[in-house]
Amino acid sequence: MSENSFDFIVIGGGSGGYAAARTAHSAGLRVAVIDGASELGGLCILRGCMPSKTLIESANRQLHIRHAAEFGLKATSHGVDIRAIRDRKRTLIADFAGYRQGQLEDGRFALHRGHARFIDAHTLEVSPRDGSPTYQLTAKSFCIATGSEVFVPDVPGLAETGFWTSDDVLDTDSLPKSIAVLGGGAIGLEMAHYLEAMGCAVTLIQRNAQLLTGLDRECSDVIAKAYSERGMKVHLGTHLNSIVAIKDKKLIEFTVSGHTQAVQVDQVLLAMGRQPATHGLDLTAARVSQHKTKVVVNDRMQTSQPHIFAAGDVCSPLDVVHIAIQQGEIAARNAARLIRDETADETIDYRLTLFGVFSHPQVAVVGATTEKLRAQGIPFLEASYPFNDHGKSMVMGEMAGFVKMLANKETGEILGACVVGPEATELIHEIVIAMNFRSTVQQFMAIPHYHPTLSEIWTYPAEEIADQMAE
Ligand SMILES: Cc1cc2nc3c(=O)[nH]c(=O)nc-3n(C[C@H](O)[C@H](O)[C@H](O)COP(=O)(O)OP(=O)(O)OC[C@H]3O[C@@H](n4cnc5c(N)ncnc54)[C@H](O)[C@@H]3O)c2cc1C
Ligand SMILES: NC(=O)c1ccc[n+]([C@@H]2O[C@H](COP(=O)([O-])OP(=O)(O)OC[C@H]3O[C@@H](n4cnc5c(N)ncnc54)[C@H](O)[C@@H]3O)[C@@H](O)[C@H]2O)c1
Repeated sequence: MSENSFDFIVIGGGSGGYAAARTAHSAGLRVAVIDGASELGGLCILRGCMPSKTLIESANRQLHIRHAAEFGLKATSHGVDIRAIRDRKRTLIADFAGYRQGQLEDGRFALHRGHARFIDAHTLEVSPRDGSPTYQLTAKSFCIATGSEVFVPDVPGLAETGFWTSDDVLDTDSLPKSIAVLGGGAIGLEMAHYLEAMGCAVTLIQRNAQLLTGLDRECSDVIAKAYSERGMKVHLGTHLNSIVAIKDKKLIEFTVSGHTQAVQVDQVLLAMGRQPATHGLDLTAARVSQHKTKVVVNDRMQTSQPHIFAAGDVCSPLDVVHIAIQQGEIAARNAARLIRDETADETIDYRLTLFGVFSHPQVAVVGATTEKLRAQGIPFLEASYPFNDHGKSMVMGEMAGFVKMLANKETGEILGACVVGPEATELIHEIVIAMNFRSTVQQFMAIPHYHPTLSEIWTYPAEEIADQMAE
């Protein structure tokens, strides 16, 4: 094998790509990773999960200070130091990114720092970052893991007036006095939480009739109420008409139920989704099919070219890290099977798909939702329990929200759950484990739960479903 030819080339060294590369190396393949970014680490480490959660920790502490009197404590916030928050984030992220860079450079893979594009289904052209001449690499198999980029919709005036994305919030050392958050998905809600806690006047404008499109409506209702109570203006079911600059302000005009409204703000945060990053890859040269910009894959992570796999945001039904990693690992193992002339038959199972939002209160879901089970015609029972009637959450003063469990009506097997409330993104894992072992509500109830904990709240819906089954 020449030095420019490999068993497996991964394009993109983020969460999905790194998982694919290390798995392929462990399977004995000769692997190359190509990444075109100025900084190695991928979205999660550099501009996604980790930096946003660092900022959100500051927001959470600010809310604790606000509510100190409720706990008999005399604490007052004397303001916020956005530069210090940003610097703390930079220090942590440099550490995480350095670790990932070390993993990519530890000699297991040939690392190519440049932009890749397909010449044909077995050949890539690499344009090195340092401006040196392009060169070609060939491989028996590939994994496209190029991630995603901010989606900029065609709203009149948006491009002309300018806007912030999550990247700007993460790296700014000063915040505007007022901001309109466009989009009520995970990014919109997490950023709104941070920005409001830091003192910005937040207006949230969401197109859908609920926040977090696709989740149960009750989850949206809890967040919308909590955010409104914090003084945020939450507009649902909107249509954005236009954005115009008026001196150094931005005037956003939108329609809700046929009524036109307007809000004037200092800044706009665009959080209306992300789209797969495929431009410049020349997927048509490799005859890899796309649906709009998304790379189409089967459940073995194969594209329309069986030896070209994909993983992560570029192809995923849900842009989250644990899925990107799982997809990358499956892609690599299937590629190794193909190279050994075996069948690439490992499939991905989205049954335990998790989704968590670090808003306040937090939201987390696993498995099926009420809507999905109804649509699939699966007979099910469901039960909820509110945090305002649960001892530990009352003690914590965190009473907004509820837990909900869904189970098969005949067998009692837990099919899904959601939490809106304190530590939701931690609490959900108990149900993931139960679902992994296909636990029934009856088996779940037999598991001891320490008292008083947030976790024991799960026993109430489990018991209620068991009672419903016994009727
Ligand atoms: C603000 C924010 C917060 C988030 N928070 C969470 C969270 O809390 N939990 C969670 O699970 N998910 C979160 N996500 C989503 C998560 O970050 C992504 O799902 C995940 O990082 C995607 O990984 P990936 O490997 O698909 O892509 P990436 O990590 O983006 O990696 C793609 C890599 O490909 C490279 N590349 C692209 N094109 C080329 C090319 N042609 N040639 C060479 N290299 C190329 C890029 O330089 C990049 O390094 C968040 C996202 C954002 C934006
Ligand atoms: N905690 C997490 O796991 C986490 C955090 C942040 C981001 N992410 C991932 O990043 C991706 C991008 O997040 P996102 O929140 O930008 O996208 P998203 O697609 O989740 O949400 C975008 C929201 O914007 C709304 N919207 C779209 N067009 C609009 C318009 N014209 N006017 C008003 N609202 C409009 C949509 O109704 C939708 O609810 C998501 O897929 C998510 O999985 C995950």
